[in-house]
Amino acid sequence: MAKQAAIIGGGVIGGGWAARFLLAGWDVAVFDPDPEAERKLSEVLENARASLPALSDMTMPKEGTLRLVGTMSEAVSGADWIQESVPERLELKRKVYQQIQSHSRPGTVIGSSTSGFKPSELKGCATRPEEIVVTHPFNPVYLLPLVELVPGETPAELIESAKETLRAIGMHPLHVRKEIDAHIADRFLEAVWREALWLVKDGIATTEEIDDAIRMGFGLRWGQMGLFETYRIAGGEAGMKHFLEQFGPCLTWPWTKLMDVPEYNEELVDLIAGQSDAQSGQYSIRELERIRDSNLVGFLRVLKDRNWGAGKVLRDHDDARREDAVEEAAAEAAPLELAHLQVLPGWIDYNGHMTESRYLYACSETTDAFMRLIGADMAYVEAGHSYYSVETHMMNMGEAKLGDRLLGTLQVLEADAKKMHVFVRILRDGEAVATLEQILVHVDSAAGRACPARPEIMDRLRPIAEAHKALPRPQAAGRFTGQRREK
Ligand SMILES: NC(=O)C1=CN([C@@H]2O[C@H](COP(=O)(O)OP(=O)(O)OC[C@H]3O[C@@H](n4cnc5c(N)ncnc54)[C@H](O)[C@@H]3O)[C@@H](O)[C@H]2O)C=CC1
Ligand SMILES: C[N+](C)(C)CC(=O)CC(=O)[O-]
Repeated sequence: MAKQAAIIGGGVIGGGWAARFLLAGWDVAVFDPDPEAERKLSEVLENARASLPALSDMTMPKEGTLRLVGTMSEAVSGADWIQESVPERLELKRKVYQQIQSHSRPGTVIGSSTSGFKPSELKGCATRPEEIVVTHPFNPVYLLPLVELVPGETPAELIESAKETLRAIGMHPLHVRKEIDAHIADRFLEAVWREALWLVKDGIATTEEIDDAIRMGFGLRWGQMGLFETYRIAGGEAGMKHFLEQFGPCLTWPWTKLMDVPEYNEELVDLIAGQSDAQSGQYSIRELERIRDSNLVGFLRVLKDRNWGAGKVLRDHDDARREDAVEEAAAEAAPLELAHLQVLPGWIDYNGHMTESRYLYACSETTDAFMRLIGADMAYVEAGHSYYSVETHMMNMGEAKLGDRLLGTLQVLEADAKKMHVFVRILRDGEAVATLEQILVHVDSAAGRACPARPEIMDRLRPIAEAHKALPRPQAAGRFTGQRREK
């Protein structure tokens, strides 16, 4: 039976959590008194469905079911994880925990999304304070892996089980060992935010100039190496020591105003909101979310290819899910949904649609994802084995256009220890824009000749190939070039 998550407060962050759990296969109950909650949740979920699967090279788990419930007790009774994401007001959060704990199963973790409160503040007069931990995520929760885990009076086993749950839904729990206002990451965000408010208030820079200062430069560095690793390199060959010697003293120069906060008043709000409207008002918030999400997917995919930073979290998650994904794939006779792509500007040719090589690329991404699913991944390749394609027949049936979202599915036609015969469909809204029939041979790459796949690969490939025998053979399989097309 699927695990159950209760989400209390289904706004920006609660909606993101709901999507994260649902797409990881959990059943989710959301309690939120907002009459608009259902619409808002469905919009967040739509964004998540369009982006998160693109980070996975395994088949995704079967999506859980979503229930919007009318009472707190319906949401939390029977829940295996409770995530509180109500507005950042201490009294409200404390009241909510009392309500939760009068209906929840003892021993269930109650994660709070709070950006700044400490567990010792949150517990108030909770009946079971040890269950309350901070699990502070980052927006969009369904794409960014970081979650700051700040335990309160929580026993070690409950902390470990909380970490296990967070990893199972694809997140990276950062254990904050000592509680502190605003945890670790929000302290940085607040510091940068304060400096930015000063720069706008003092008329030094606009919101757009500040965003450019981040996104054209150090923001890109931070996203892949963080602060210390980046500055270690900036110290040249002498590394961090030289960097500190050179730039340490400047901390006492007037390079920062961090201890000083600009007065929060209507004038400041109007100044910043006005500049932000001028900068980005041509987009709706939903449009901005989609732009943000597809940029993040692009970054994260690159980091995943390099097995670096947040990309390593994605790889580890795939590895941890491999056996379940193979089992799920073998349990159902259906083509495997393996690659999620979006047609990018550089993929468009002089005919105004996706260029020929990108159709093949989309198919290769699908077969590569299948290889990773059965364990023929980079480690396997580095150990001297791989699959090489020896015959390929591709058909083009539709014109993929800029921005189209494509899904690559794969059906195994035949497989034995030395070769696989597969059929790939590239779908847009369920209709094939291209198909590919391919034979791949298992090789000993050093010797440069075919050889049987290792037993652990066959243990995964065989049950999937067996399940796919029940699928109808695609009409296009076995076609010769130029053969008349059936209507
Ligand atoms: N927005 C952000 O960037 C981030 C926010 N957070 C934290 O997440 C929490 C929620 O923030 P947002 O989602 O941004 O706020 P939000 O205003 O978008 O959502 C809060 C939701 O809680 C609902 N709510 C109010 N009272 C409730 C109750 N008694 N029971 C159930 N639901 C109730 C509201 O109807 C609303 O839908 C806060 O603690 C915030 O600090 C954490 C990370 C990032
Ligand atoms: C501004 N904020 C404090 C609500 C930010 C966060 O809590 C994390 C984020 O997603 O930036």
